[in-house]
Amino acid sequence: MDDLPTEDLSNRLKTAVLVLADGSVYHGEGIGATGEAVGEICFNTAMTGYQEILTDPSYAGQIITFTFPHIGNVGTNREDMESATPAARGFVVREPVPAPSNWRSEHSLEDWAKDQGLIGISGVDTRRLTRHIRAHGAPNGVIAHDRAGQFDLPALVEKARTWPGLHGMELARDVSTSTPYPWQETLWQREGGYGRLDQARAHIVAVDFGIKRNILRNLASAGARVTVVPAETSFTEIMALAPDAVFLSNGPGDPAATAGYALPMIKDLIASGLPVFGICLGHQILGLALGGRTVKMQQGHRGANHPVKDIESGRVSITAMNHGFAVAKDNLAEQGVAITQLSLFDGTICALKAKDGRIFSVQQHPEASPGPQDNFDLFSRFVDQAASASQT
Ligand SMILES: NC(=O)CC[C@H](N)C(=O)O
Repeated sequence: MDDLPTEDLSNRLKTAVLVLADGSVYHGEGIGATGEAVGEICFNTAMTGYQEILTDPSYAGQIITFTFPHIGNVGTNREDMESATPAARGFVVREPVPAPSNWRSEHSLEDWAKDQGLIGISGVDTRRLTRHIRAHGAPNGVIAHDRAGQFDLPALVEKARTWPGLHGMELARDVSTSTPYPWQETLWQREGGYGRLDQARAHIVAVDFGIKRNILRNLASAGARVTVVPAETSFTEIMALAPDAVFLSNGPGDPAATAGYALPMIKDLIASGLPVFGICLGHQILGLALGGRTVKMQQGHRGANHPVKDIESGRVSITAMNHGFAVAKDNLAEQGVAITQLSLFDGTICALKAKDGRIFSVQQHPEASPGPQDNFDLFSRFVDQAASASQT
């Protein structure tokens, strides 16, 4: 482990452990459901929006370490769910969960997590854990929560060691919808909450690899009627719905694994002449379909303040991110694909464009939830394209 001083947390209850595959053990206090959860330990630096993060389906297979210490302070509610159930396998926090204080709160994080079958651990030196991830990459690990504090540590280490890891793992099918459904809910507003689209100017088919609801709300607020379809929908089935444009969603796992079945559909879409927009996993699979390659990152990008530079305009926007894979730079130019945005943190690819902008994608999450709304305009740009495609 890193050579850092650790705080004495021994006065806390020891009802949970976080065990990493390298054998290191963090003791703490259990939150929510009891039992064991195995996954990749990543970290997210956002200071708000823990409920949206925990319910973002892209986190399937992962245990989230929150670097912000006060997690649970605004409670939870029914409105801030990004999917029907949390996809993350568990979460790690520094401070004990406090009593919620917010006018929108309905349940404490503790009660909500119990209800959702989600396991958490508090009292962990999250700064130390984060530095470990930064230095050595995201490890596999197990959280165990037992009210009697009985843990078989060697068995937990073994469980972490034998978990295959996210590299090569297909998870989109697990979190995707099983049947198509329509979406018309628009963005939340202080007065009136969520709204409803009444006059659509385009029809978009959204392929659900683990879609966040705020993406759908942004599309609806920009004037699109949306039909959400399962991850394994074929090109022919999509075309039977007569879309004006097709959206490829965010989602969990290794994009190369999901590309295993989604590539033929996306290649046909590219050839079809329809506008196509991809976010995060959708961006990565689009990159693969355009002839690129994806790689696993050392620590990934997860937070709400990631600066991204648009190469053409020079404009810098602050973005929400959540990804552990990225499109590699090597061979895109030969395929006629332009890199349009770069991360100002590490220079990785943040956006792609092909076919004169008819096909475009971003690595960040322009829908925020949580995070800055600097890139909300991407949704109206896409719906504009869809609307003009529908008139021709
Ligand atoms: N948010 C996402 O769509 C994540 C994409 C992919 N699973 C990654 O970790 O890079």
